[in-house]
Amino acid sequence: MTTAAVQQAVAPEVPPAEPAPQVAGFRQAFALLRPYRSSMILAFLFGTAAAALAALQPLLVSSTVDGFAGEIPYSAILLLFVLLASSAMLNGLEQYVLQRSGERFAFDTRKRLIQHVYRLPIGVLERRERGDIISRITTDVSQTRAILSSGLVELATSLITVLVSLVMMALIDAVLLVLAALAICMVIVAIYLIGRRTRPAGLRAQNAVGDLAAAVSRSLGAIRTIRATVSTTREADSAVRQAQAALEAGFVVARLRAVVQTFSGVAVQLLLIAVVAAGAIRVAAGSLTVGQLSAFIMYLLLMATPITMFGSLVSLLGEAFGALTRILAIQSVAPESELPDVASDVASPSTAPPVRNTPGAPFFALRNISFRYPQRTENRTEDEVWALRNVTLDFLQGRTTALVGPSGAGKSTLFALLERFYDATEGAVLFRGEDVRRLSRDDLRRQISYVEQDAPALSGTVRDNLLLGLHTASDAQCADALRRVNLLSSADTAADFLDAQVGEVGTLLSGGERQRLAIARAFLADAPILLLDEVTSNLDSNNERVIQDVIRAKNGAQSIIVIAHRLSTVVAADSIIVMEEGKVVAQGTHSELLAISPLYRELAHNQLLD
Ligand SMILES: Nc1ncnc2c1ncn2[C@@H]1O[C@H](COP(=O)(O)OP(=O)(O)OP(=O)(O)O)[C@@H](O)[C@H]1O
Repeated sequence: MTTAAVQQAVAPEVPPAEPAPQVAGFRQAFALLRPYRSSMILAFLFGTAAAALAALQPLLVSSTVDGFAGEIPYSAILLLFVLLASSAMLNGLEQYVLQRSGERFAFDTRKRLIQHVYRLPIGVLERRERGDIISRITTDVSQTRAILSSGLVELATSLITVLVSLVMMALIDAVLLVLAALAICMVIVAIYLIGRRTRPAGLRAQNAVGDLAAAVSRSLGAIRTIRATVSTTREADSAVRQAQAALEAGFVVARLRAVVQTFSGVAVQLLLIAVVAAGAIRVAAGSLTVGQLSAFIMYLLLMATPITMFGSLVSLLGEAFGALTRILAIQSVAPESELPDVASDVASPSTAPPVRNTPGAPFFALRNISFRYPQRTENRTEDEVWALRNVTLDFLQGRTTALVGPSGAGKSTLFALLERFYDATEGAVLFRGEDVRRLSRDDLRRQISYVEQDAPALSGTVRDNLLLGLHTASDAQCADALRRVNLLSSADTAADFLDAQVGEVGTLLSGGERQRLAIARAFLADAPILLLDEVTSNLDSNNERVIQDVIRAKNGAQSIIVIAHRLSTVVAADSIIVMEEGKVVAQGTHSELLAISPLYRELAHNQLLD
C-alpha cells in the first residue's frame, strides 16, 4: 500500500472527548446494581418478613389490653417475645446480606475502575490529577457502596413497613388514619424535596476531596523541590485551602442532613401528639377502645423509624449519587485499546508484523507526520500548537540513529508516537511498512525496549524493577544485566542487591543509578528495537562510557534510536537527525553535519566537539 493510500485509509486522530459529567440518579444506580439483584431481593425479603412480624405485635397488644381480666397473660407475653426476637433476627440477616453485597459491590467497582484507569490513553492521564483519580477509586467507591449496603433496599423495606402499618391502622380506625396519612404525606414530600438538594452538594463535596487528594499527591511527588525552594508553607496552605473547600461543601451536606433529620423527627413527634389527642377524643366518644388506640399508636411508632430513616437515607443517597457521578465520569472515557484506530474498512487491528532482519531496511518510517497535543491548543498561535511538523524520516534496521536538537524540539514527542502513546494528528507512522494504527499497541510495544527520560523506578525491589517487562528472567540474567550497566560490581552478592528496596519512585537510588537500572531493564528485555531518551544525562563520564560501549556492542543486533543532548554520546551514531521547533532540519553523520548544518555546528561548538 502506498503512503498516500495509508493516509487515506486511516482515520484522523480524534482526541478522546471527556463528556461533561451528569449527576447520576436511580437509573444509573440500578444498572450498576444489576449483578447484585439476587442478594438485594433476598435482603428485601428478610426486611419485609421482619416488618410483617413487627406489624403483628400491636395487634397482639391490642387484643391483650382489651381482653385483660386481671390475670397476667403469659402466653401473649411469650408470643410477643418470639415475634420480637424473630423480627430482630430477620433484620440482622437483612443487614448481613446487604453489608456483604455492599463489600462485593465496592470490590467489583474498584477492580473495574483500576483496570479501566490503567488502560486510559496517556493523554487523558496526563490531563488529570493523579490524586483525584485515586480518590475516585477509594473514597468515591466507599460512598457509592452506601447506595447498596444501606440505601435502596432499606428504602424499599421502610416503604413496606409504612404501607403495612397504614393498612393495619385503616382496619383499626379510618378517621384517625386519614388524619395521620395526610400528615405523613406532607412530611415525606418535604423530606424528599430537601433531601434531593444533597445530590449536587454531595458531588461538590466529593470533587473537593478529589482536589485535596490531588494537591497532596502533587506536593509529595515533588517534596525535595518544595523543601529546597522553601515553599513548604505555601504548598501546605494550598492543600489546606482544598481541605477548606471540602469542609465548606461538607458543611452544606451536613446542614441539609441536619434539616432533614430534625424536620422528620419533629414531624413524627407532632404527629404522635395529634393522634393521641384525636384518639383520646374518639375513645371518650366510644368510637374506639383503649386497646385499639394503643395498637394504633404502636403502628404509628413502627412507622416513625422508617420515616425518620427516610430522611437520612435520602441525603445518604444524594451523597452516594454524587460519588457515583464521579465514578461514571471516569468510566465513560474510552480506554486506549478502544480508541478508533483505523477506518471502518479494516475489521480489527492486526498483530505487529514479524521481525524481518533485513539490515538497512526501515523498521520505522515517518511519512509527513504532524502532531499537536490535544491539551495545547488554547491561547497559542497556529505554529505554536504543533509539537511536530511535516516530519518524514526512515529509521534503518540494525543501525543506531541519534536525535539531537534544542530543548522542546519534539524529540521525546517523536518517541511517544513510535510507542503509540499518541497517534499522529496528520501523516502516518509505518512499522515495517504497516501503519502503526493498524497494529495492536501491545504487540508493537513488545518489539521495543523504551527507556524514558528521567525513568522512574517503581517501589519494590531491584528485581521487581528489572522484571517489569520480562517476568521470566533468572537471577543470573538479572545480575548480568546489572553488571553490564555497572550497577553491580563483582564483589556484590547479586541476590542481596536484587532484593534491595528502591523506595517509592526510586527515591533510595541516585539519579544515575535509577537511569542505569532502567537501561539494565531494557537490555534484559532484549527487544529488537531500543529507544533511549536522554539515558546518560545523570551519568558521570565513566558510566557514560560504559553505557556507550554496551550500546555500540549492540549495534547491528538491535535497531537503536538515541536522544541525547550530550553530542559525545552520539558522535559515533550511523545517522544523526537534527531537529528544531518540531521539524527535521538536517540529517547525516557527525562530520557531514558539521559541514552542512549551522545548528549542529553550533551545538557541537558549544560542547567543544568541533
Ligand atoms: N505531554 C505533553 N503535553 C503537552 N505538551 C507537551 C507534552 N510533552 C511535550 N509537550 C510540548 O511539546 C513540545 C516538544 O516537546 P518534547 O518533549 O518532544 O521536546 P524535546 O525535544 O524532547 O525536549 P527536551 O530535550 O527538553 O526533552 C514542547 O513545546 C513541549 O512543551
